[in-house]
Amino acid sequence: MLTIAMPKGRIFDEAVELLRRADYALPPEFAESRKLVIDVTEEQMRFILAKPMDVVTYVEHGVADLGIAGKDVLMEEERNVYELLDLRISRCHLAVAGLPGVKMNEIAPRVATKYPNIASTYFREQGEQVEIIRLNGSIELAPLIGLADRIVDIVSTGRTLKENGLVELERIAEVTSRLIANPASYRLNSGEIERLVDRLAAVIPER
Ligand SMILES: Nc1ncnc2c1ncn2[C@@H]1O[C@H](COP(=O)(O)OP(=O)(O)OP(=O)(O)O)[C@@H](O)[C@H]1O
Ligand SMILES: O=P(O)(O)OC[C@H]1O[C@H](OP(=O)(O)OP(=O)(O)O)[C@H](O)[C@@H]1O
Repeated sequence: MLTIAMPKGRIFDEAVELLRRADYALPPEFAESRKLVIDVTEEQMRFILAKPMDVVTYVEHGVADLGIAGKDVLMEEERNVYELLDLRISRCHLAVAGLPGVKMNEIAPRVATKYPNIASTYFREQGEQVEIIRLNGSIELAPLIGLADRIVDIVSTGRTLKENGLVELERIAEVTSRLIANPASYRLNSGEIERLVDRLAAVIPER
């Protein structure tokens, strides 16, 4: 039996749809359930439902063989997991944004983000020394109330930036969800995992 860590929230529905397209018989109540461990015995699969940022932790520790995680999460924390497949779902990108026409403060430039490692690496590579302020959400608020000059955040439709009068300034990276594996589980269950990879690869959306 394979244990798969699924991210609750945005990615979940698209991931479930992909698994169903690959002909995995997930029960109809799968998406509505409040259960956090769901066994699908006919498919020899166990699903655990976790916060998107925690999926990698379950996989790294080997309590899940496989997981589905956004590339943003994988970029933010270097973890000992294999990235097996780009599922091409939950597409968005990471960007630097700010108020139009507002320059970075030259003496004390500040960047607010949920992704401190991605942001600090990015600005270091640009040769800019900035203070990173970590927030957990509503990142777009930071430039509006003077907490930071810039934000590093996910942009999907661009609606949140627009409605808050912010503009995208630089694009950092494209983001889609990936199938990840625990290295030891992969070696132990390579046949079973490769079969799942092949079935998913056959149904992932076109670029
Ligand atoms: N518009 C978007 N905003 C945020 N994440 C998105 C968006 N579109 C796709 N994603 C993907 O979905 C993942 C986040 O999912 P979701 O928004 O459900 O969780 P979250 O709210 O960020 O997590 P948490 O519950 O820990 O705060 C990201 O890691 C990213 O890969
Ligand atoms: O470009 P858009 O389609 O508007 O999507 C981007 C927004 O969605 C995410 O926030 P989320 O809704 O997860 O809320 P949060 O601020 O609590 O993280 C992200 O952090 C952006 O704020």
